[in-house]
Amino acid sequence: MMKFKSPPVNSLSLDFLTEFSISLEKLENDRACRGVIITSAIPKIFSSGLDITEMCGKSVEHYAEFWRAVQEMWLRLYGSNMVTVAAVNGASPAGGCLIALSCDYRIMAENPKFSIGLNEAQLGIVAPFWFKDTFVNVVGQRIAERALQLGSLYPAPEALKLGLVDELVPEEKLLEKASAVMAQWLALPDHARQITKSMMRKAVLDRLVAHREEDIKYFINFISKESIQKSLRMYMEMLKKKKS
Ligand SMILES: CCCCC/C=C\C/C=C\C/C=C/C(=O)SCCNC(=O)CCNC(=O)[C@H](O)C(C)(C)COP(=O)(O)OP(=O)(O)OC[C@H]1O[C@@H](n2cnc3c(N)ncnc32)[C@H](O)[C@@H]1OP(=O)(O)O
Repeated sequence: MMKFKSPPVNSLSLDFLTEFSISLEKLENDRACRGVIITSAIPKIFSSGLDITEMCGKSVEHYAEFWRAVQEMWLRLYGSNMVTVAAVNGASPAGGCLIALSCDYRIMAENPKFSIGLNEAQLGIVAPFWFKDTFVNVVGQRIAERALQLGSLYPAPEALKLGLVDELVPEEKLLEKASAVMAQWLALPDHARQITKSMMRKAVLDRLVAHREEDIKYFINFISKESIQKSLRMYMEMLKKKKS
């Protein structure tokens, strides 16, 4: 089990992403480890998504390093040979949602206050093509088109209806259920499951691998625009004001 613990809200900073990728690599190379449950140690928060401060007012070199780390994390998780189960025990916007979507199975706590989705459009930014591809592979084109254009965050019951998560359980039963699902998936021979998983995900993974440098350039160009920087600053101010 991997438990995110980066207070206050498990934002995906460069350090967090690097550590996450290294942990995934270690587990992947450990022949005794056939599956991983991903959850959070922070109450009410699975992950608040990419750390916005990493995308504000930094150098081009920093943006490149950060984006490479985001790509690396996704390539490792989406392309993992292990069985991956997300036990979503709190809010899961944007990059948090991407992590859940990249797993093989998603179980969410049945709390309508917890929401999940790719809300980038609400921040004035655009979900990259591989976030979009991952989303489409889970919910299909029509639901993805609407959800991404509106930047919708769905409360747990709605997320279940759309197929964004596979099931809801009472929060106290989340890890028990995740373990049961893991046992069910691990009961199959690894090689058949792994080849099937790879077949289903290969095209989407290959697309990023083939365009990785181009994608970094797009990101830098996009995020460096003054209009985008302004949107992100306003969004951060809004988050801070919400408290007072
Ligand atoms: C065409 C070419 C396209 C190329 C691609 C280009 C660009 C795309 C780039 C990126 C894609 C982006 C992906 C993302 O993941 S962006 C992040 C989106 N995340 C969010 O919108 C979530 C924002 N946060 C919240 O909604 C809430 O914080 C919460 C998670 C619901 C928790 O609420 P709670 O009330 O419990 O906490 P606070 O809101 O008080 O937050 C505490 C503290 O944390 C700070 N914070 C929250 N989220 C983030 C974040 N994502 N990054 C950095 N910091 C965050 C918040 O400001 C508070 O700080 P404070 O100092 O006030 O304590």
